[in-house]
Amino acid sequence: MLTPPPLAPDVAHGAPPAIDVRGLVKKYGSKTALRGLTLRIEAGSTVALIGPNGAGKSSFVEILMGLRTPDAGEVRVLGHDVVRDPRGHVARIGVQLQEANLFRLLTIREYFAFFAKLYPRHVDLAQLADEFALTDMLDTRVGKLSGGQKQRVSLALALINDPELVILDEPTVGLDPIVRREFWELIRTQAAKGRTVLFTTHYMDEAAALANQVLMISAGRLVAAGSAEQLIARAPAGSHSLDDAYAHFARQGALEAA
Ligand SMILES: Nc1ncnc2c1ncn2[C@@H]1O[C@H](COP(=O)(O)OP(=O)(O)OP(=O)(O)O)[C@@H](O)[C@H]1O
Repeated sequence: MLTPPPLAPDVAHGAPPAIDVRGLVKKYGSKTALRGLTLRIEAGSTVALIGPNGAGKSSFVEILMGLRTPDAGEVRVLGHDVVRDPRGHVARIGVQLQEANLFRLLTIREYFAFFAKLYPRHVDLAQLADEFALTDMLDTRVGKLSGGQKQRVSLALALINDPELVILDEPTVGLDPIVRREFWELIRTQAAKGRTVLFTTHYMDEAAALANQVLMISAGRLVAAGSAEQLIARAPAGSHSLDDAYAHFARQGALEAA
């Protein structure tokens, strides 16, 4: 198993949590997507949010982003009360939504300029292009890019405001194994800069390789939290991988919810 990076120094010094959620409930009509979710994410950590389809991961991250209103519970992101003021923290977070739904006709340069204007401050755009190996294609329309290049653009856009917290929703879906690993390096670089990174994934190798904390949600509840090694150790004997541990906790979560 690849070893994830150690926690950033801030964590060791007891900085306030990047995300603090208590008793979070989200309903869609008669369907309850989140059932009293309680969790805490330390500043400077890289966290994988895993769980079966329909577990509530997207509902949770959309509440963190201020895009959905919870029915009950407390949500603090970077110390900001998101329930009381859903948009007051957006200049401090970066978001990469699923499968980079970018408008095909804009060039990367136009995208950068557009996103930069949305924020009170932004990073140096030439440096950003350089960091993501996009300098040579700044005038290329996004519709002409490969899947991996599009994902690099969408991650770069998520970082344009120099965010303290980056939220990535299934960032490597559809990427080939080599491009996926290159993308992991870009994520690791962000973590090394001290940013808190929260990503959802269905790939257990990705969670194990990148995250120093893995949070597993099943049927709207937190069913497991810890490092990949801790989750594997907590699963029954014979579990040797995060895939095995995932299967165990998913079964347990489904039983508890029934
Ligand atoms: N807008 C909506 N209206 C009605 N039900 C919804 C809505 N959004 C989500 N749900 C339901 O809430 C539950 C949680 O969905 P959510 O998308 O948060 O799960 P998820 O863990 O992100 O799933 P996936 O891994 O498939 O993306 C599911 O049962 C889903 O059908």
